[in-house]
Amino acid sequence: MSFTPQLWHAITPLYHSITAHPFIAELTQGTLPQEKFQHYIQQDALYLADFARALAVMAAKAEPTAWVHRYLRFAEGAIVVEKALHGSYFQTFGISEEGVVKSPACFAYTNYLTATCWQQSFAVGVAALLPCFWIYREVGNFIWQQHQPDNPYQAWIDTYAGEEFSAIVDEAIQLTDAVAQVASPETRHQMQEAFLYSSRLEWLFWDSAYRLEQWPV
Ligand SMILES: Cc1ncc(C[n+]2csc(CCO)c2C)c(N)n1
Repeated sequence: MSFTPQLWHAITPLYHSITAHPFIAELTQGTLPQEKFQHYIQQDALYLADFARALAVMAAKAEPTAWVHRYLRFAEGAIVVEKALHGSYFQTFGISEEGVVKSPACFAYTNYLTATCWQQSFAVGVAALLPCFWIYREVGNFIWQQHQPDNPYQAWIDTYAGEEFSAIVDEAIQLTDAVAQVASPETRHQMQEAFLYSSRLEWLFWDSAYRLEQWPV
């Protein structure tokens, strides 16, 4: 069995916790309160800025050059595609970025990715970044299959359920398998750990938006 199916197998219960989460259930129905979606979008804008930088760090570390190009394209995709989506949502829902600081969950996730991509090996960074791609595709498809008419969040759903995004996710998965194939057992273990931590943080990110999470102190 190649490596990435094992990764997905390990997070299957966690993935089901995500699809069963009220944030995703209500997003699917189009009944998610606007303030919760606003919280999510504001935090995601902050997340994406750091995520793009983490991808750029990976581009700098990548070998061979073809992989430098891939990570640069991922980074560019994170900036261009996501900014466009956020741009439209910021307008549609009258959201402002002013005075917004990272929530505890966003802070934890962005710092985890930044530290991992800078400090750990390329292979471990690859695994830490993979849930951001893979979980979003699966969640996007999951929601899309239960299509509800007049969902105010349809543009968000379409972005992650589209074929274009799916092709990017396939690239990220294939690259992870290629890296794992030549990695030591110790590195593969670290990759599994990193994939699991990021997956937990994906759950936490949605949960924090649902709770309108703020710093308690
Ligand atoms: C918390 C959080 N995690 C993952 C994504 C998904 N995502 C963001 S950028 C990118 C790659 C290129 O578009 C992907 C898959 C998100 N938006 N927010």
